[in-house]
Amino acid sequence: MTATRVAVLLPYPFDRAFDYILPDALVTTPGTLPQGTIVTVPLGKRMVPGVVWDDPPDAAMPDQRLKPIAAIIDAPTLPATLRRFIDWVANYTMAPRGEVLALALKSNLLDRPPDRFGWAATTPTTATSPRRQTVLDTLATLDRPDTAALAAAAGVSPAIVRAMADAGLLTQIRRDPGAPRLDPDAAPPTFSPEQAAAAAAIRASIDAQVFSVTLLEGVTGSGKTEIYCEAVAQALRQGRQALVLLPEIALSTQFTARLAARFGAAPTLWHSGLSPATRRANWHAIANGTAQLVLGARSALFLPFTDLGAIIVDEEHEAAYKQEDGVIYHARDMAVVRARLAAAGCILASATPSLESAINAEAGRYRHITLTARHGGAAMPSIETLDLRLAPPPRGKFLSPVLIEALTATLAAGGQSMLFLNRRGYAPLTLCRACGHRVTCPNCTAWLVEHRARISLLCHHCGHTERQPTLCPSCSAEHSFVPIGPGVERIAEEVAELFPDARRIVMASDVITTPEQAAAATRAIIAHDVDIIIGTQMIAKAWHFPDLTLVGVVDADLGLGGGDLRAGERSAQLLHQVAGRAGRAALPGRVILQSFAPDHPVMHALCSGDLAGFRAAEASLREPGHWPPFGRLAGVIISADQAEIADAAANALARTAPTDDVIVLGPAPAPFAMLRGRHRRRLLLRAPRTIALQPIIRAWLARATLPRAARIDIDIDPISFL
Ligand SMILES: Nc1ncnc2c1ncn2[C@@H]1O[C@H](COP(=O)(O)OP(=O)(O)OP(=O)(O)O)[C@@H](O)[C@H]1O
Ligand SMILES: [Zn+2]
Repeated sequence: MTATRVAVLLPYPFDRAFDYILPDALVTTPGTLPQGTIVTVPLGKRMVPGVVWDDPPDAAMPDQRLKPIAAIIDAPTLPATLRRFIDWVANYTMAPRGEVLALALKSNLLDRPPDRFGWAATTPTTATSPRRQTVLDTLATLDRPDTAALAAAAGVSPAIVRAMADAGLLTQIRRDPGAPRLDPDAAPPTFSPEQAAAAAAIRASIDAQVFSVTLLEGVTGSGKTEIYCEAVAQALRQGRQALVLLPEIALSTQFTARLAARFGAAPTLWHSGLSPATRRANWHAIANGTAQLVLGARSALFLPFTDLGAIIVDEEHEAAYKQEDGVIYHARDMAVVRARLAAAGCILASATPSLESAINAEAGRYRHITLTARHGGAAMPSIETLDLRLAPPPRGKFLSPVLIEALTATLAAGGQSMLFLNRRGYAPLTLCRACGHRVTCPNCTAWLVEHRARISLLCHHCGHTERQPTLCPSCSAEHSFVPIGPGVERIAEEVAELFPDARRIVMASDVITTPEQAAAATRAIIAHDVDIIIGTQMIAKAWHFPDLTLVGVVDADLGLGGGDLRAGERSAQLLHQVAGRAGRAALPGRVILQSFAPDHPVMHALCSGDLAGFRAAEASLREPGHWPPFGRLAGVIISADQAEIADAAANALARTAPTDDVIVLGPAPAPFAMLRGRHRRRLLLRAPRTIALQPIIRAWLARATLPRAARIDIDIDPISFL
């Protein structure tokens, strides 16, 4: 008799699944183990987790060379839709499949959450074998035991318990009372006619139970959240699960509260800030289908949903959806793929859709729903540029007299104001007054940023920190360093000098680091315990602060520099979102953009509100040269500890670069020529939309001989060019 082989994919950077022998003793029916089963297998001298995969076994490998599976882990199987998704993401991003599996399977998830789930008998309870009858009799004397406890008490192997569950004799129930079920009709809002039409269209897209993508485009404050909740409700009515993705976990507390109010119970959370025990419990609840609605960050795409009916990507234009380390993927694009594989509806929501999604909607590939009015008759804010050349701030200050006057008036009227500057810390650059020496990071191509609160200089890329030098290392002048330019801390200082009695809060990712801190800040703002909010992009999106009427953008030109293909688009999106925080309730909003370039097309688009026109202009710039979204782009990043090795490898690759159908740019120093101590070079490949770059890159890299010390990272659809 031949041994049964199973292919097992391991959560490590291997692309292929390895074959193992399935010992008969592990299973009730010899020779069968369902795909998706999580197992423990030997790898070298270690025992590691793995997942039974769908690959055919490797016929060339003799049985004697294979090792046996060590154990079957008592955990849910990974569903086929998730396995296909992992294969797809790996193939598209060119990451090894095991590395993608690692996003779905962290080993600390695999212990069963203690005390939360246990077995109960189903009715009628008729067993088909004496052993099974023993299990049922034993179960009658126990209170919802877990698998190990039940098997031990009945004197059978855990496999029997699992087989009985497969046969429908046992069912898993919560040991604690558990979260209440969500009610799709707990508290539906009363819709305006425009909203009602959008809601009906959204419900229909989910009701069909087939794959579709809908772009939900609505002005800020138009009720997009309320509308996409209808998609969630429809999935719940069908007994399917729903996933809402947010670009930033700081928002999760506010959205948890909103979703809980709408559905009568809180959603299940998924983000990096959860405790290991909560993560484990939530993962199991998602895998066994008791979690109906998940609110999460991009990694939630890799959860083992049993039946996903709706995926919502809120603020779909956000660059934060791009994962830039490890497996490099764009969560918005992968959400569409996940929905296709699950036959689910995908909703992309934004007030400022990405050019990618807008073009897809225009071409009819996506459905398009628009909301043109703010809820409750609130007017759109008035937006004006303030020409800093005509009304400059005092020397060494950053708020112009016009903005100061507006702040004074808002304070006097009892209103709330927000000052936006997309820069953390006190000053972005520290310079020696005597010789002009700049303090740079030893590991990165970057200036150190002064953080006055921490009395230190900090690298925003690698975290390197050092004290401000008292002697200039270049000219030895004493106490000669001066801060150049503002960060939010410096603006907060200026506000404190101007308005000593105003209550201030600074919101930036290094000050507000947890969802709880964000929630506390939000509560204080909504309770109007704060007069002036000073913040980075953290305050730009999705917040709903009813009393906020004035928004001042300290440096509207900040995002326009640099060679980034999407600099204009992104700047317009960000500033429009910031502006959208103003005047969302009864009182009208006013937005002031401080700029040295008030004639720039981005400023015109913002002031006129004609974002569609701006998008059309962007599209006409990108289309002729096949730039995204009209063509495909991939970055090949070569890095090494030594600059010479990085250069040699980059030049060697460039010499053998593909030519047909593809334009290769570079090698050039990568966005950060040196990052965390590694020297980086980049080649950029561009091709028309009809050409897939992955096979071309695969063949090219297979041909190349590169120094061992060089490392290659591939970034398909790169979005970071700075
Ligand atoms: N039909 C409605 N009935 C009651 N309240 C509503 C309704 N529609 C919207 N709202 C409320 O109006 C406010 C703005 O709505 P919401 O936050 O959904 O807008 P949005 O389009 O997502 O905004 P943004 O793009 O700025 O994040 C919220 O407080 C929301 O609860
Ligand atoms: Zn650094």
